[in-house]
Amino acid sequence: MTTASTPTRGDVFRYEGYSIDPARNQLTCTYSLDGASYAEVVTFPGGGDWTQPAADEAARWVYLLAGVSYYKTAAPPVVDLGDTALTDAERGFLYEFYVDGLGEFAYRNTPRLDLSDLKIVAPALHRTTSSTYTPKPGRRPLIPFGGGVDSTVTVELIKPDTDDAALFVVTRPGDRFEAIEEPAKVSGLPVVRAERLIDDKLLTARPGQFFNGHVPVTGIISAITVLAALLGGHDAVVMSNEWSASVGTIEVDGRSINHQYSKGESFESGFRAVLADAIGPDFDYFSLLRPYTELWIADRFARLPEYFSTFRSCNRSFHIDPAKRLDHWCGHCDKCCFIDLILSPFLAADTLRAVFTVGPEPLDNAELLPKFLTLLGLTPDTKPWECVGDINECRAATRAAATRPDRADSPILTELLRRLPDEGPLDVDHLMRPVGRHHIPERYAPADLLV
Ligand SMILES: CC(=O)N[C@H]1[C@@H](OP(=O)(O)OP(=O)(O)OC[C@H]2O[C@@H](n3ccc(=O)[nH]c3=O)[C@H](O)[C@@H]2O)O[C@H](CO)[C@@H](O)[C@@H]1O[C@H](C)C(=O)N[C@@H](C)C(=O)N[C@@H](CCC(=O)O)C(=O)O
Ligand SMILES: Nc1ncnc2c1ncn2[C@@H]1O[C@H](COP(=O)(O)OP(=O)(O)OP(=O)(O)O)[C@@H](O)[C@H]1O
Repeated sequence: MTTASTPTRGDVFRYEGYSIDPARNQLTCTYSLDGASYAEVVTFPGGGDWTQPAADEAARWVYLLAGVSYYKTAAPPVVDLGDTALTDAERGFLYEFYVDGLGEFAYRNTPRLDLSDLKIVAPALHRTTSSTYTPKPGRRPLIPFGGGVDSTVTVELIKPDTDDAALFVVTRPGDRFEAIEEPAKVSGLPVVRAERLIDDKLLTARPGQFFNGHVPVTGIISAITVLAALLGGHDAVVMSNEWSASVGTIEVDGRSINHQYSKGESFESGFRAVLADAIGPDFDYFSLLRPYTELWIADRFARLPEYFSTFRSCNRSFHIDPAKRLDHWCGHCDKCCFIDLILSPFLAADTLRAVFTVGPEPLDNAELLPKFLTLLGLTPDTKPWECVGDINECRAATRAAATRPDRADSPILTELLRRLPDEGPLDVDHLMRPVGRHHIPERYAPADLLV
């Protein structure tokens, strides 16, 4: 039965338009859904050349991808782009962004939603030339920085081989995530910023007023970063999305549903293709960590002690509302458990314990055994809906950590080892080499990819 607090599906989500105000360095994107209107405003305080046609192309991609947040309020079967025309490839990419990017949202909604018959209505675009973008000379990457293990490793890997690298951080206007700012300072790199104002109607909705759920936020951040990069003359946006981000969370009716869809390879290659078509070949969007496992990344991170007291991967530090935000690792979510486990083969136990400043380290907290069992695929539960590695990575980390003398008396590791099947998971050595395909251009390739 439908009640006042149960949202229902709408009819049509409309892209109403986007406008650029160069004087304010501001992009405004407007949408509507069955009469309700929404606006998202993104400001680029660093400014740049808004007159170049490539900036307009990038703004168009922010407009196209940021729509998912508002679409999901009532998830109608039709997305109408008005007079915004799309090439066939762009239409295919946008469809995938909606259907796969909102896959978790649709699957976890009660009742479950099926978005697969989504219709994208838009005039056809037959592009004959791209708005060729020419970066300033040199290797000048813009690196989105989330303050966690992944982007820290990217920064330290790439820094020595660049001419003028910068971090990129998205926040609400005037706001700062302490969990990003502190490790950003340690990097010593300058920070380029964008201020993203999500429509307040989303953030102040009554419970049950809208559908709600996960959005492919990395895709939206990626598009915002590309626009900032073009404004600043950068030659590349370098993401920190690892190999296992492409591994789905659950398979339903032969379709993979991935919490990390827009951190995956499919999004990366699709976005690269539409960008190359729109702005030409002299700009790159790629993930430096794409061919690497979480173990490889953890091993690299363990060699960066200067970040140990400031890095933060726990997502409780990243709520938009500062009142909901934690100023420390929560110590009990799936992400805290995963990061603790994956670093445990490589960091001294006392060093890792010191990261969790409030409450015990997850591996010392017996109540968290069920979460570790799920990470290792030893319960019927699906992989958590979080940014965590795959089962083999977690099993290999467990085996490796358990051999450390300073973890010898860990009840959780002992119990995990006892329950692990004898055969099966790859050992650490196999996971310490590059695996899988990547799009890293030669000028940015780490040494082990060039041999
Ligand atoms: C911090 C967090 O985990 N947030 C998720 C949480 O939302 P909550 O209400 O607790 O906090 P807020 O993030 O402040 O969101 C407030 C509302 O705004 C909506 N919203 C936010 C950003 C956006 O771009 N569009 C939006 O519509 C949001 O839905 C809230 O209603 O639960 C929500 C519902 O499941 C999640 O949507 C929130 O996730 C954030 C978008 C977020 O930033 N999450 C990242 C930590 C995250 O999940 N990263 C993934 C990236 C995967 C990908 O494909 O991009 C990862 O690292 O694996
Ligand atoms: N507020 C933000 N501004 C800019 N980029 C961000 C922001 N939040 C996340 N990112 C980027 O999005 C991508 C995915 O984020 P993710 O949380 O996986 O990375 P991380 O914080 O580096 O590592 P960890 O997995 O340890 O949290 C990374 O490239 C990250 O740098």
